[in-house]
Amino acid sequence: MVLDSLASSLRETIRKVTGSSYVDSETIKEVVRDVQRALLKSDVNVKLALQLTKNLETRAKEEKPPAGMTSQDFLVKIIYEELLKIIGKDSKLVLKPQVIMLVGLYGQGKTTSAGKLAKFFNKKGMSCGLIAADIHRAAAYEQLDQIAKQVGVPFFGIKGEKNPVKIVKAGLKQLENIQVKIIDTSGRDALDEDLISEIKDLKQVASPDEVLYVLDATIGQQAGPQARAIDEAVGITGVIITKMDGTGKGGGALSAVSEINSPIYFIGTGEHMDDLEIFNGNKFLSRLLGLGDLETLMEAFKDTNITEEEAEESLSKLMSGKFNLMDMYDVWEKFAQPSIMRKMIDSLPLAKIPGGNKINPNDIETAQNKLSTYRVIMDSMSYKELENPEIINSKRIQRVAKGSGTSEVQVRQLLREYKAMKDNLKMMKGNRGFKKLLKNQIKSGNFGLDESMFNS
Ligand SMILES: Nc1nc2c(ncn2[C@@H]2O[C@H](COP(=O)(O)OP(=O)(O)OP(=O)(O)O)[C@@H](O)[C@H]2O)c(=O)[nH]1
Repeated sequence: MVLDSLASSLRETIRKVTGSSYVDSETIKEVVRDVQRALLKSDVNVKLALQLTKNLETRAKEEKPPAGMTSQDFLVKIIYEELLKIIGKDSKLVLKPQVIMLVGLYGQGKTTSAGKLAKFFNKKGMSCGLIAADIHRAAAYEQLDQIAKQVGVPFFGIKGEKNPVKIVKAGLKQLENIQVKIIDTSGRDALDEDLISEIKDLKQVASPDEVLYVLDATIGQQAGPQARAIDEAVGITGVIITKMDGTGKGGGALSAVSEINSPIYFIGTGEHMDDLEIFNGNKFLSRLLGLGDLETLMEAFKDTNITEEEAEESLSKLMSGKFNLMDMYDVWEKFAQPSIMRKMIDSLPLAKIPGGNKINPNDIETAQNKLSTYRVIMDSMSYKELENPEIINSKRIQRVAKGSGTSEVQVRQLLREYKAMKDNLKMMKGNRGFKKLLKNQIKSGNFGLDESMFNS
């Protein structure tokens, strides 16, 4: 996937920080150097990389961790927050009748993304139509017509017409009863004045609600100035980063997005019409840093006005069994404090507590001890093992037990409980009642524990 090299370098840095016994100026210097190297290696532009690491260094030196947070975790939090700034703020396309104009360089994926967007709106129950205003590339008309048929939406174009303004004017008229009209414009090299003036004219005639810049994730450094040129010409309101399933470094695309300071609405993850994902910066970055989706889930669900849809989307991800030991670690981390545990047990109909509904203090004590042992064990596991527990064989169990000063029995017990939790969630997938219950708990910021937590 794109940004893989950035991900692995940053995970290594985070691992170093969480594994260090204290944070001093040396640690900070090393982290800043690591992050800077990782960003530059993945093609993030120098100015942006230096700005980010300067902020990181200043904050790490001047800010104090909040009560209850270790300096290591606080440093990871600062790294996360500074990276989130270049990933960009979250924003969503509003589901309302609108005109969307797609702009971007040659071959970035505009036409394909036009089809993906049409399918996205269709799935939301909105009528959508495509207008072929790309008069430069041979067969662009046929390609968009083909895509419109594939997605099942109306298409408008004028074969052989060389004036895109005429096409757009007629197209908007023809599709006036369609809620969402998407205009696919010609690919362009931003520094080409004629083409810039063409999209200015198109914007004039279409007065689009959204001008989306379509950008190939594998594009290099030249992306920044070109994105800026288009933004200055027509004002970009959002970005679609395509080909995130590719193998490029990805830093050039991130630099371009940061340069025009526009939100990323979607990412393209393949050539098919379904390969379009709503972009969520927190989730994207958490996954990139291997902090697990669950971490994002908990962050996101603290905000109670999470829509049904988002809860549903995250829930099915969770119940598809795609969460790993890291996610489980996050859950346990989050709920390890007795106060939170007490609150959750009192409010959670889900946890079948041994001995009926009441819970006595030493049960919490037991759970507490178990969690701290598990934390120690997991801290001795490699990222790869946390991410794919399935690779943990007896040799690794031996090493982890030894490294964590625990026994192989305890390591095996942890792996058994992880598997049970994963199977439970997967097994309950079809159970609507459980799903509804869990979704409500997630939305209210609680997350179901199972009884194994409370067995000694
Ligand atoms: N792997 C992958 N391929 C993509 C994605 N989006 C688009 N493509 C492919 O990229 C190529 C170019 O896509 P187009 O949609 O034709 O690009 P365009 O921006 O319309 O090109 P111009 O009209 O020349 O400006 C096609 O082969 C697409 O299938 C994506 O998210 N992932």
